[in-house]
Amino acid sequence: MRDLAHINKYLLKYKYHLLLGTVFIIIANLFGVVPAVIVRHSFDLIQESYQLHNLFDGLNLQQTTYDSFILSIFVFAAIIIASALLKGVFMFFMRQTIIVMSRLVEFDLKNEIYEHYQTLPLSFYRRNNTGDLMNRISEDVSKVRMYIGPAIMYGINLATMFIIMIPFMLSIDVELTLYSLIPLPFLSFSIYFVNNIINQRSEEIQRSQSGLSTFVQEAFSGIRVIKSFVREMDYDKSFNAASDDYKKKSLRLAFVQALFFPLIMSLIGLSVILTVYVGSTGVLKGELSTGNIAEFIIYVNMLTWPVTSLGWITSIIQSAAASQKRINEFLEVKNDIISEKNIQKEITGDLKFSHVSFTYPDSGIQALKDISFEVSSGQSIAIIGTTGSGKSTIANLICRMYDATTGEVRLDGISIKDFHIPNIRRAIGYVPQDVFLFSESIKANIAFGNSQITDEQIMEAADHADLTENMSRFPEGMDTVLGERGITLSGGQKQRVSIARAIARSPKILIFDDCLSAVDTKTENSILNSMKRIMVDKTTVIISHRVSSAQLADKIIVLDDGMIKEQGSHQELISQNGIYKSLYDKQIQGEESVSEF
Ligand SMILES: Nc1ncnc2c1ncn2[C@@H]1O[C@H](COP(=O)(O)OP(=O)(O)OP(=O)(O)O)[C@@H](O)[C@H]1O
Repeated sequence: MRDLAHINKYLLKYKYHLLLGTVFIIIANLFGVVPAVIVRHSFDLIQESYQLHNLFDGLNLQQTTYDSFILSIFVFAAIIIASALLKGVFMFFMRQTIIVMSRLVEFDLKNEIYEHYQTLPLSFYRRNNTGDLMNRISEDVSKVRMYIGPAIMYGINLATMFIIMIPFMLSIDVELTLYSLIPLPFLSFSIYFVNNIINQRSEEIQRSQSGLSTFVQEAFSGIRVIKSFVREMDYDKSFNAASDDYKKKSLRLAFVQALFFPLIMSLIGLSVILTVYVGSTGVLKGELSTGNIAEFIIYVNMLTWPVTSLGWITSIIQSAAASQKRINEFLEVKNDIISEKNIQKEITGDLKFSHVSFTYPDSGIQALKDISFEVSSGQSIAIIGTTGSGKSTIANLICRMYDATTGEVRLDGISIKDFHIPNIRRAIGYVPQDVFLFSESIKANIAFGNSQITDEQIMEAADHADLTENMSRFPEGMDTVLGERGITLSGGQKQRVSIARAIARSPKILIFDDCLSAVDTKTENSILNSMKRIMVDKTTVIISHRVSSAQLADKIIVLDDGMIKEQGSHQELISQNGIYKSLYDKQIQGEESVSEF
């Protein structure tokens, strides 16, 4: 329950919805009591009129009593219909205030979680899987909404109904009230018990369902691998097994759900029998009228749903509290990548690493060891090295996705930690190693980082990324939609769209993280050469495995196991006759032998 305190601020925000809703519930319940009283009067009237009718047998008065009886019955019927209609109207208002409030809170809570997710550092996303992030913002928020909406609504309904009806019933007959209410606590407890089983089984089904979805999603994403390794039949069997598990769990749930209504009906039936039995003894003793029995049966029926809902409300609150606990766990995660000074200024692009070491917090892997280098604005630097040598980690530190464990990264002579973070990231055009494009048009993808961009600038960026010729072959040119809803680009084409996207925002620092690996050396050189013009006043960091990319840079760093092994210009490194030189010999010779084919 303590976890649900987080929601109180929203209840306060929508206090008028809550207050109005409560008023509507009270009014609706008052209109609910009226028909019961009228039914009692009708029953009593029938009995009295019957006696009078017999008494005035053969007299003119008999017709007069009959007429006034018919008139009264009409009036009673009209009152019952009017009360039912008014009750319905106020119940509509009740749902329009409280259920609407729950939807508004759901909207706010989802936004709060999403905004918080956006502030969290990359390390958070490494630690938690996407399914978990999605579940907390969808499933868990829905469960919390059930608490704000139905649980609060039926809770208030239950309380007002008891406050209105019990004194009313007690004023008529204490004994009859007690007997007719005896089965209700059992009803409430049984519902709570059955509902808990239903919840447990529903959760099992949900788990099974999400396992099934993950399986299917992976099977479709990896369909090329599955088909080429002829594993369709094995996947078929695994799907069958997962699907069978889902079916069995659903049947187990259906069994308990089938018990739900018979259980409610039998306990209501018991209440009615007790009311009729105790009521009739009262009638025989002359303490009660038959109208009272009819009235009490209506009260018992009216109380049944709220009492039933008590069990339901309890289990809704329990699962909402568990969901809110999970949501709070994420909301309490603080972003440790923050800036205290929040300096905002135009960045020119002088970049300096001073004795930077970095260990990934989640894996404990030391990716960088005592890295120092410097690049001035307008210069380019290439970082070359073996797999896992720490190249992308350098890019991560420049974008301030992580902070250096020791040492310092400086931009324009100021510690990167002192800059307003969006200020740094807006100055960077980052082309990541794993290309990610949105399922939108090529144009929208290129314009992604620059909302002010013109069509000419988009075309220019596409041109620099050597994409124009390819694009003219796409069905709708720049407006061709990519991804699931559109065409699939080749690896090299994707990389070039990603490059165009980075260039299009006219950044001060360009980072190419191994982003030309899927294009041939000729296209790679043509892209790098055509970009020389735009690289003039920018700092460019080229991360690559290939000497062919690195040799174009003003400075080259050779990384191995997180350490700088060699540093200098292409010519200097060639003359050093070290790792770079041997890499150069191997790769250039390799290319020559390939070009002979
Ligand atoms: N997010 C992460 N969490 C934990 N460890 C990581 C993470 N990213 C990289 N590492 C580890 O840090 C080391 C350096 O990785 P990095 O990605 O910087 O290498 P790289 O030189 O870019 O490699 P490649 O050329 O294969 O892309 C590797 O040992 C890797 O396993």
